[in-house]
Amino acid sequence: MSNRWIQPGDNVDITNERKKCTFDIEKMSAFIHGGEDKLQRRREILEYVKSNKSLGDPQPIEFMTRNERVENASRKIVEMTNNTDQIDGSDFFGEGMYYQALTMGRDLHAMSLHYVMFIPTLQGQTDDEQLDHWLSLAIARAIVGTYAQTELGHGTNLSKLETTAHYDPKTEEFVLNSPTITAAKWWPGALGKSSNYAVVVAQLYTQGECKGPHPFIVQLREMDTHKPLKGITLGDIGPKLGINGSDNGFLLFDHVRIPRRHMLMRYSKVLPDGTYIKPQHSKLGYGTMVFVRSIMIKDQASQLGAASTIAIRYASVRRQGEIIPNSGEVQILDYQTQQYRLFPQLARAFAFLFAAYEIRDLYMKVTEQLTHGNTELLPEIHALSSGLKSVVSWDTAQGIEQCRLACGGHGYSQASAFPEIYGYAVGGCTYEGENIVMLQQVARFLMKAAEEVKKGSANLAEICAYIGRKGEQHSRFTSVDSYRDEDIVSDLEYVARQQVFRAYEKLRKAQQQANSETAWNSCSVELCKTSRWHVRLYLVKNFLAKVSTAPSDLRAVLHDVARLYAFDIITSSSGNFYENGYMREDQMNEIREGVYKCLHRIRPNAVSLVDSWDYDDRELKSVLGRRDGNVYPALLEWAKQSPLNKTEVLPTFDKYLGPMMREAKSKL
Ligand SMILES: CC/C=C\C/C=C\C/C=C\C/C=C\C/C=C\C/C=C\C=C\C(=O)SCCNC(=O)CCNC(=O)[C@H](O)C(C)(C)COP(=O)(O)OP(=O)(O)OC[C@H]1O[C@@H](n2cnc3c(N)ncnc32)[C@H](O)[C@@H]1OP(=O)(O)O
Ligand SMILES: Cc1cc2nc3c(=O)[nH]c(=O)nc-3n(C[C@H](O)[C@H](O)[C@H](O)COP(=O)(O)OP(=O)(O)OC[C@H]3O[C@@H](n4cnc5c(N)ncnc54)[C@H](O)[C@@H]3O)c2cc1C
Repeated sequence: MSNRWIQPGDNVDITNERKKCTFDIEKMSAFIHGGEDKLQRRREILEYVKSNKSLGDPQPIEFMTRNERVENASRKIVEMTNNTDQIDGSDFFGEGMYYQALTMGRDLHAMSLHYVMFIPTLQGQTDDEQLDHWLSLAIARAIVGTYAQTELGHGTNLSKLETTAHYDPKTEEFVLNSPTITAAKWWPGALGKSSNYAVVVAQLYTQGECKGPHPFIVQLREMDTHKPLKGITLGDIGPKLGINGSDNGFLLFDHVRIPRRHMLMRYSKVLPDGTYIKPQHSKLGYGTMVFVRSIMIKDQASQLGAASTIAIRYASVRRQGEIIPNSGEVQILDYQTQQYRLFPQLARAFAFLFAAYEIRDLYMKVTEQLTHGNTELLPEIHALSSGLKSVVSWDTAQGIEQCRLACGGHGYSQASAFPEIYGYAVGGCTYEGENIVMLQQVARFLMKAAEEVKKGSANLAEICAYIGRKGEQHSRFTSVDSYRDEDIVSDLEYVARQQVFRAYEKLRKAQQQANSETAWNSCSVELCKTSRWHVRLYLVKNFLAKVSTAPSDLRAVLHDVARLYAFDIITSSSGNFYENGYMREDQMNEIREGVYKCLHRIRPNAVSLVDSWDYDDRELKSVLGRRDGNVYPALLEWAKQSPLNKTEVLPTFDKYLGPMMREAKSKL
C-alpha cells in the first residue's frame, strides 16, 4: 500500500513504523474526517494556507512578547478573513474550524469571539429586522464583536449577574449600568482592545420589574478612532495560562443609553411602552452557549488527537534503555507502560471526535425544530452538550498532560507544543460553564428520568432509555474474545443505572430532611458521578456503533481502539462493577488482560493511526511531533531562535554575574 506519510530523508525508525501499517491510511483519514470529499477539501485548504506567506508567523510565537503575539495574531486574522472565499463559510464545524486552526493556531486572536459567539448570537437571538441590520455588518467585518456575559463577581450563576439594563419608555432606550465593581464584565475574548461591539448580557428591568438576564447589542468604541465611548471603561485583563494572542477584557458601564431595538428580540421582547413579552421557553436566550458547547467537543478532540500524535511519533523515534540487555536501546514506544499511557489517549480522541459528529447533527436538528417553534429537544441537547463538554474537556486536559509526561524532558519545552495545547484546551473545563456545574445540569435531567421510571412511565428519551431497563443481574462476560459490543454496553449500562438510582435514593432521602437545594448540595458529589457515567456510557456506545459503520477493512483496527477505550474505563473503575456481585474478580482480571492485548495489537499501527488524523506540521506546531521524525536537529534549530541567543554575552553578565564571579575570585 502506498503511504503518503513516508518521504525521503525521514527518520528511519518512524519510516519503519509506517511500513508496518496494516490498513489503508487514506481510507482511515477519510473515515475520520467524514468522507473523501471532506479530506480532499482539507488538503486544498492546507495548500492554500501554506502558499499564502502572509498567513505564517515570522518566528515561533513562543519567542514573541505578548504585544507581538497580539499584533501578529491581528495581522493574520485580517489576512485570513480577507480570504474566506477559500473555504465554504457555511461549514463552520469542518472547513471554518480547520482553516482557523491552521492559520491562527491555539493562541486565539482579535476575532475568535466574533466568529464563535457574536455572529452565532446575532443569528440565534435577533428578530428578522435586527438580523438584516446587524448580520451583514458583522459578516462584512465592518464591526467586530464579542460576547460579554461573565462578570468579576459572577460567571456560573447567571441569575445573579449585576449589570443592569433599565428600560426608559420616555426615550425608548435602555440604560446600561455596572452598579458595583463586581458587575464589571470580565473575561470576554477580544473585549479589552480589539472589539468595537459586544453582545452584553444584562438584567432587564422594565415597568419596575426585573425580568432576568437578556442579551443586548452595544457599541463600545467609536468607529473611526476606536476610543471607548462615553460612559464605557474597557481594558485587557492581563496574561493567562494560555490564549495570550487574545485580549480577554473587562468592561464597566456608567449609565450608557442604547436604543430599545438594541435588545435582541427573537424570543423575549420589550414593547415601546415597556410591556415585556416573555419567550416561549425560558432558556432560549442561552442558545449561543449550547452552540459553543456543541462545537467544543470537536475542538477538544482535535487537541487530544494532536497531543497523542506528537507523543506517539516522538515515542517511535526516541530510543532510551534496553529491554533485553546488550541488544541495543529500544524505541520508548516498545515499553508497555508507554503504550498504556498513550494509546488510551488516542482512543479517547477517537471517541470524542465521533461524539462530536453526533452532537453536531443533534444541534442542527434542534435548530431546525426551533425555526418551527418546537422546543421539545432543548432539554436533551442541553444535557448532552453540557455532559460531553464536561467529561471531554476534563479527559482531554488530563490526556494532554499524560502525553507531555510521556515525552520526558523535551515534553516540558515549549518546542513540544504541549504547554500551548494544554493552556488552550484546559480553558474548556471552565469556559461555557464550569464543568462541575454543567455536570449538575446533566444530573437534573437524569434525576427526572429516574423519577419517571419510579412512577412506572416508559416514556424516556432514547439517550436515557437504559435507566428504565431492567438489565442483567450478572455480567455476561466469559472471555475477552467472546466479549461482544452489546455485552460491553450492557455492563456499562448496569453501572450507570446503579449510579443513577443510588444518587436518586440519596437525594430523595435528603429531600425528606432538608429543603430541595440543601438536599441537592448534600448529594452533589454522587450526582456528578451519575452524570459522568451517563456520558461515558454514551461515548462508548457511540464509538462502537460508529466502528460498525466503518469500511470493513478498517473495522479490525478501529475495534481494537474502541475496545481499549471501553476496557480502560471498566478496569479503572473496577469497584463499580463488583457491586452486588455483578462482576467477579476473575472476569475483571480477564478484561485487564484485554487491555494489554489491545495495546499489543495497536502497537504496530500506532504511528499510522495518528497519521490518519491528517495533522500537518503546520497545525501541530511541534518539534517533537514532526512528520519526518527528525526531532534532534530540529530541536537545535528551534533553540537557536531564542532571543537570548541573539548575542553571545548578555548584558546581565556585565551587570550581575560577572562582578559577582570577579569579586568571589578576588577573595579566594
Ligand atoms: C471562519 C471561521 C473562523 C473562526 C472559527 C473560530 C474558532 C472555532 C474553533 C473552536 C471553538 C471552540 C472554542 C473557542 C475558544 C474559546 C472560547 C471562548 C469563549 C468562552 C465564552 C464563555 O465562556 S461565555 C460565558 C459562558 N457562561 C456560562 O456558560 C454560564 C454557565 N451557567 C449557566 O449556563 C446557567 O447559569 C445554569 C445552566 C448553570 C443555570 O441556569 P439558571 O437560569 O440560573 O438556572 P435555573 O433557573 O435554575 O434553571 C435551570 C433550568 O433551566 C434548564 N436550562 C439551563 N440552561 C439551559 C439551556 N441552555 N437550554 C435548555 N435548558 C436549560 C435546566 O436544565 C433547568 O431545567 P429544569 O427543568 O431542571 O428546571
Ligand atoms: C479562557 C476563557 C475564556 C472565556 N471567555 C469568555 C467570554 O468570551 N465571554 C464570557 O462572558 N465569559 C468568558 N469566560 C468566562 C467563563 O465563562 C466563566 O469563567 C465560567 O463560566 C465559570 O464561571 P466563574 O468564573 O464564575 O466560576 P465560578 O462559578 O466562580 O466557579 C468557581 C468554583 O466554584 C464552583 N461552583 C460554582 N457554582 C457552583 C454550584 N452551583 N455548585 C457547585 N459548585 C459550584 C465551581 O465548580 C468552581 O469550582 C471565559 C473564561 C475563560 C477561562
